[in-house]
Amino acid sequence: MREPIISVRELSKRFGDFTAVDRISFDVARGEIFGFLGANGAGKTTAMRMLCGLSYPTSGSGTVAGYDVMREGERIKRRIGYMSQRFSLYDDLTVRENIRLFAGIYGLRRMQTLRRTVELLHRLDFRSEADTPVGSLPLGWKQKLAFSVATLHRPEIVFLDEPTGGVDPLTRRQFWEMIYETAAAGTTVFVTTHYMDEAEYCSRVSIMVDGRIRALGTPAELKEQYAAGSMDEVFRILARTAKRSE
Ligand SMILES: Nc1ncnc2c1ncn2[C@@H]1O[C@H](COP(=O)(O)OP(=O)(O)OP(=O)(O)O)[C@@H](O)[C@H]1O
Repeated sequence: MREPIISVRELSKRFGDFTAVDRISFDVARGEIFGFLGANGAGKTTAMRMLCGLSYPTSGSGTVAGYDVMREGERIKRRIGYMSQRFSLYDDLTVRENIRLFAGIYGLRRMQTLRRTVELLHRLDFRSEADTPVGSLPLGWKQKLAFSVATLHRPEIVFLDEPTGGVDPLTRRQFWEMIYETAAAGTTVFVTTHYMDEAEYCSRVSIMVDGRIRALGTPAELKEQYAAGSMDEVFRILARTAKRSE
């Protein structure tokens, strides 16, 4: 693998005597779309928050975008984009106001902000919604906007935590087209999902069970390894062994 953009070894997170993430190790190459799968409660969000510099690991080591996950969380935060499950958009601000707000947080200059706002409204076909409060947009539109805002500063990596939950397959497909475009433009995409059809769209996939990474490879490799016809089947074979349930 070329110089990985994410590289972690034996990374763990404990809450009291409960080990939410248990010694995970993997690398992600630049430009990959890396699918991070696992049943509810497997530890995906906890692991992703450590990679984003939002929470410090209890033990282990690793780097994200060249910075140390144990010591340089603040620096990592500035180099990445993050779309959380609840996203970070403000419902009572308009689409345009939300874009401006995040452009400010990411430190974009005025001209850059204006240019990227026009570009984004055009790309999303949101020109007539620019002055609509985000709270009144359909969920799928909010997700696309949240993704665009998370990549407004052209980060090296974008982390997406279940970005397509609760929308129809067509909207999910459109969302994945945006993911492909972003990856083609050079941003590495790290994404968690519950939808196994989406796992098939990833360059590589890891599957977490009870805090540990139990499988890792391209969708084709995993299907072969588990003699399964689909990623859904691979997932079910592994999830059957889980002890944790939410
Ligand atoms: N701050 C915390 N304190 C104690 N336990 C926690 C904390 N955060 C998460 N956990 C526990 O760690 C485990 C993993 O949670 P996590 O949210 O990472 O799972 P997940 O795989 O992202 O699940 P989901 O798909 O439901 O988001 C769960 O059992 C959860 O209850």
